[in-house]
Parts: sequence; C-alpha cells; structure tokens
Amino acid sequence: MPSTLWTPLHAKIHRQIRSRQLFRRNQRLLVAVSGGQDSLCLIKLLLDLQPKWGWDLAVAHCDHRWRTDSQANAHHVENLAKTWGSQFYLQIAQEPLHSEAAARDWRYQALSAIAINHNFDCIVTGHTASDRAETVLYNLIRGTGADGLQSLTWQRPLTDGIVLVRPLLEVTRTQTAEFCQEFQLPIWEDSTNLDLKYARNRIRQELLPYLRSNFNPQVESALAQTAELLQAEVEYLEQAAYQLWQEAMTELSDSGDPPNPPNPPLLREGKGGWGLVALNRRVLQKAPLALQRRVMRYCLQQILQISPSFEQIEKLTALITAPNRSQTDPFPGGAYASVDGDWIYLRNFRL
Ligand SMILES: Nc1ncnc2c1ncn2[C@@H]1O[C@H](COP(=O)(O)OP(=O)(O)OP(=O)(O)O)[C@@H](O)[C@H]1O
Repeated sequence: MPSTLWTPLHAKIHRQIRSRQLFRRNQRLLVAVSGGQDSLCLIKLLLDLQPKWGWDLAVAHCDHRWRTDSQANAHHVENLAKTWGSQFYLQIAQEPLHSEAAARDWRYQALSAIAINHNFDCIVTGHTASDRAETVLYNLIRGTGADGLQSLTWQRPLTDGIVLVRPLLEVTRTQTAEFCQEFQLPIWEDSTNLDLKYARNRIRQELLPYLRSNFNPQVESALAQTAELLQAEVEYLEQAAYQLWQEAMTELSDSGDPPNPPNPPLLREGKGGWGLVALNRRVLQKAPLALQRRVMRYCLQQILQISPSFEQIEKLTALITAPNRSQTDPFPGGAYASVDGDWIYLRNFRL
C-alpha cells in the first residue's frame, strides 16, 4: 500500500479495536477480502495499524464461482495480497453457488477451514454500519424478534475456538467508498450487487434511499444504532433466560420426582439430540413472558434440532399456565409436549 497517511478513520478504528478489545497485540488475523470497497478499506486500515499492534495479517478469498468474472476477481485479490506482502489463501467452491444463503454458508465454512488449517483463531470481515442497517430491515420484514435485528455483532464465535470479528460496524458504505477513493484502492466491482432480484439489493438500492429521502437522512446510522442497542439487550436476556432454564430443570431434585413417568431423567440424550425435557411450571410461572419464550425456544431447538417458529414457541409457552393434562399437537418429527401437574414434558420419540 502506497500511503501510510493517518486519517480520522484510522484513529476511529484504532480506538474501536482498543475499547472493544476486538484484537490482541501480535495476534494472527485472517482477513476476508472479496475485493469490494468494504473489505479493501478494512485490509488497508489493518495494514496501516499493523505496526502499532504487531499483528500477523493474511488475506483469504472465497471464489463462489457464481459470476463469470469470479476467477479474475480472485486473481485480483491475490495480486493485491502480493503487493502488500501478505500471505494469500484461496478457497474455490466445488460447484457454482447461486443462492445468497448457500454462498454465505459455504463462505463461512471455507474461511473456517483456512483458519483451522493455518492456525488462525480470528477471521475479520468488512461488514459495515450499512450492512447492519440492511440486516435490521431485512429481518424486521421477515418477522424475526430482537435476536434477528441485532444479528450483525462485533464479535461472534464461529467454530472450534475461531471467532469472527467485524471492526467496521460503525463505518458506513459511503465512508468506505470515500476512503477507497482517497487511497485509490482498486475496487473490484461486483455486478451481482446491482441485481434487483436479490432482496438485499432491493433494500440497499430502493428501500434505504426511499427512507433516507422521505423519513430520515441518517436512517442507516439510526438503524445501525438500533442494532447496537438491541445487541446489549439480547445479551442480557440470553443470560437471564439461560439461568431460568437451568432453574426450571434443576428444580426436580429440590422438590421431589415429577409424577409421571416415574423418575425420568431431566434430559435424556439420544443420537442427534435430546429425547426428553422436563420443565418445572412453578419456576416458569414466576418469570416474565420474554424469558418464558426464550426458555421454550431453547427446549424446542434441542428437541426438534431446528430453529422453531413463532407459533411453535407460543404453543409450548401456553402450557406454562394451561390446565393439567393439556397437550400440544405434534411438532415436526412427532415430538409433543404435555402437562403433568407442575411439570411440562417435551418428548421426541425418534431419539
Ligand atoms: N468472496 C469473498 N471472499 C472473501 N471474503 C468475502 C467474500 N465475500 C464477502 N466477504 C467478506 O464478507 C464481508 C461482507 O460480505 P458482503 O456480502 O456484504 O460482501 P460485499 O458486498 O462483497 O462487501 P465488500 O464491499 O467488502 O466486498 C466482506 O466485507 C468480506 O470481508
């Protein structure tokens, strides 16, 4: 990289990394670079901050093979890595990936594989405040709760001791574009970003500009701020719900055995998950609805091995106050829940 000019953005990111403890000194960082403006801005900032922090930076690129220019894109990033003197790792999809969701899943697997094979415990991506705003809108429209709205977080565990870090979450796409222009970074334009058949592109190109001109010129930052606020609230709720879950399940030993079936284990683990969960209703009845729903979601996740729907969670939550002997309709796969006195039993007969 030609210039080591220190800009306000350098200072901001340096501060963020320190105050949020995103990275350690001398850490090995695997930076995911697509070649677009956000990840080029990211790698440039990290390369410039590198002397202060002593990081060992490497570049990873994933070729989804979904565009005719994807191989050329990969070469472009490889050449850039060479000019920066950085190690370069490439993963190529075995077959072309055409849906956004499939591409994302494969990309995280591919990045994790590089990290595991080459001893990195941290993968860094260039997600921005604009991505955060789009995610808030996208998930709001789909009807996810607070968890979906806050889902782009600064840090999240990916797999096997590898953490994903997103240091640009308070930087907008306008800012990354200006930064790339200032440093003349050679952006690889992704033609699919313009394709309006993808919901995300319609949010980016149609919905957000509409909201900006008709409701709030700062709508991106406002939505990103909403995600930031919700992140802390979801973290708090998760901790409280986890504690309640433990209490609802451990009450058994304090209050004697549940009536039926006699002496069941609280959790019986089968091949792919749990076969039986027993929850104490008296413990759950004292808790607020927000926590009751979360506990029921955990249980269904364990039993059904999928992310449960709103209706499924509501059905199970209703059993907390339902009359004795109440029962739910079967959940997918045949699992069902029933009330026996102070206890809710959730059974999955497949396990
Ligand atoms: N093909 C890829 N190879 C490596 N990393 C990628 C790739 N695609 C995306 N990423 C990483 O995921 C982040 C967010 O992905 P998104 O799909 O929003 O990428 P994008 O629109 O291509 O963004 P960017 O402008 O950073 O290229 C990127 O900033 C980058 O760090």
